[in-house]
Amino acid sequence: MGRIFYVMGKSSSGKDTIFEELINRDELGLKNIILYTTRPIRAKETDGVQYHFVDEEKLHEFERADRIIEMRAYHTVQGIWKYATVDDGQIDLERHDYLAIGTLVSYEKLQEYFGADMLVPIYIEVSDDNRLERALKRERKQANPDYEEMCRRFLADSRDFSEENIRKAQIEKRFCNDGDREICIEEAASYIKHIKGLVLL
Ligand SMILES: Nc1ncnc2c1ncn2[C@@H]1O[C@H](COP(=O)(O)OP(=O)(O)OP(=O)(O)O)[C@@H](O)[C@H]1O
Repeated sequence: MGRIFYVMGKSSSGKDTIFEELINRDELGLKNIILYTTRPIRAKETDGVQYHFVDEEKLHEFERADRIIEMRAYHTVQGIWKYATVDDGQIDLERHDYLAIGTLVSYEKLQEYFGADMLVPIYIEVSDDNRLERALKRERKQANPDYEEMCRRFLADSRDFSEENIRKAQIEKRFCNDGDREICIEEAASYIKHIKGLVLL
């Protein structure tokens, strides 16, 4: 029986970077779950690779068929963009393990849908001090830095991933990314192998 390893963490905790490393490690044998989004496709993106790019009507269709596992909407300067995990047949836990990335709320929705035992949280933790520094460093490199949005996300994620919410979601293990990123990646990779029964920790 396969599992869904679910990467989570506050903004600038390094989850995207760690996700990319883990999904590309063949020895872990993890498949990606492609989300659906109403956000417009960007240059260099391919439909069905980063996301399935769809319109609102397609999401309504999935909704009517009761196939939406979780859906979130983000209010951006370009309008409302929706992202959804859809039970479209791509997730076959009889045959595969998956690596996904998302919020604490989406993690809980997947737990409800597939059963708590099917989900394994990979919670990435970084001190606020380092997190703010990395966020600022990343934002400075943007063509049009948006420091207000950066601060909003920093504070929103501190609330979303409060100790109380982490406890409620029954997340016990934490992967510290304050130091060398490679060490954090190795720890997460060993843990995944251990859960899959490939190695003893
Ligand atoms: N261990 C580390 N040491 C130093 N910098 C790191 C480390 N891990 C990640 N970073 C850097 O921190 C920044 C944030 O990382 P990343 O974009 O992966 O975070 P994220 O959690 O996905 O953030 P967001 O949710 O805001 O997109 C990036 O510039 C990344 O290169």
